[in-house]
Amino acid sequence: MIYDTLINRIGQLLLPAEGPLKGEDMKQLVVLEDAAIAIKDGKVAWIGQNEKAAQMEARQVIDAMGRVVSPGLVDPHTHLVFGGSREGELAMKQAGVPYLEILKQGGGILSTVKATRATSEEGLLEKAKFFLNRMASHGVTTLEAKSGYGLDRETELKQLRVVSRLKEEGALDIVSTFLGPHAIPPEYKDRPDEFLSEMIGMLDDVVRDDLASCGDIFCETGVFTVEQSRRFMKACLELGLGVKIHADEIDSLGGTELAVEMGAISADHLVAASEEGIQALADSSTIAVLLPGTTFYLGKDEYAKARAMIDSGAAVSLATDFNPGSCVTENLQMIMSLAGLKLKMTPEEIWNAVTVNAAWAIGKGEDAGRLEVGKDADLVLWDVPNYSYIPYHYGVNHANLVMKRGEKIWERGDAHVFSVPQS
Ligand SMILES: N=CN[C@@H](CCC(=O)O)C(=O)O
Ligand SMILES: [Zn+2]
Repeated sequence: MIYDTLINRIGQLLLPAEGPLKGEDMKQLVVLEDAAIAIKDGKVAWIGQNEKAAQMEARQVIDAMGRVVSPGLVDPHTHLVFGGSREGELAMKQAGVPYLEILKQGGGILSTVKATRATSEEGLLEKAKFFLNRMASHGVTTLEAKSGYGLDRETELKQLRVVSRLKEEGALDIVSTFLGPHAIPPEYKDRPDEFLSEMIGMLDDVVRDDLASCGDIFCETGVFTVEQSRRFMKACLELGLGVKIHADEIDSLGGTELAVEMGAISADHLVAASEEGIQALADSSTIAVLLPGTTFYLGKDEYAKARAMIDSGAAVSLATDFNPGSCVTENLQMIMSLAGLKLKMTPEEIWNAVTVNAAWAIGKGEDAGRLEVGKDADLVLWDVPNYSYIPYHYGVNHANLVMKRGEKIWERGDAHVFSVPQS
């Protein structure tokens, strides 16, 4: 057989196990040293020791020169599509005005809502493509994208259509989530239940036009209560949508417990999750999506209790939460560093959290986040000597080459100039 691509002389080939990986299992990361991988028709066709690859024929041979190869990263929580930006809020943040107070004053999410309503579908599409390209350049090959900056039928649908168009273009795999109940818009101030009814009323259209596979809600003080969140999630489930929830980000309201009760695919944020909530997660199939970049960016000292979650048996994943207000980065590698430093996760747990578990957190566990013969050849060649190096050396882009279904979608221009740092 003549392969399309052979990547040889791989120092470490990361092969996360079948997931979702819970608790102790998150510590296991299969690493094949001195490895090679062959690709045919966009799929992984062979994985093995480098010496066995010597006789193999391929149209293109990539010499990894001892570098690390991993599955393409999966970012399971992003707010990819939005208008405007919020750098103007920095002074308020510096003055210590809390996130929920900025929202209460009509800023924060609501300022992005204004900008998103005012931006055309084409404008949103172009902007999202720019961010998407930057995500890919940092090693992401699959992601989730939420709506939630429309808070009215027209703009929510506009956001969802943008995601559909990005999906059709097919550069990256995107899972679309409807986050209509992300905040209460000014026109429904003090009438959250009526607004929620309006968003629930949109679900038929979302499902009919296949615009999203999950529904999501921001369950938080001053936004939606646990009871309102339950009502929304039930409506989603009745129509066959999966459910996710922004839960216990700032106050411990019981959103984590609700996620488990509703069989949510993921519960996200969880900084203030209670002990009971953490135990419930551990006993469930709901994946915890932790967003340490948000805690960092909001200037908080208390991070989600990843150790308690993993040690009690939960499945944990990591995401950027890329959005214009509470975490403005497309760089999932930076989040891997924060997970090491602030969440006290081990390198093995971190890699499992941004690959196999992240894929399960968006319903893509069968397709993404792993390298296995027959699966899509979504992979990253990293300019690092070992896999622990990425969480360690923070704030830069370590990707050398990113492949989606066997095609190069991003390559570092100066790759030939520098040699790999040796540890
Ligand atoms: N917390 C709620 N929603 C987003 C932030 C959105 C924004 O501030 O624009 C989040 O997940 O962090
Ligand atoms: Zn979010």
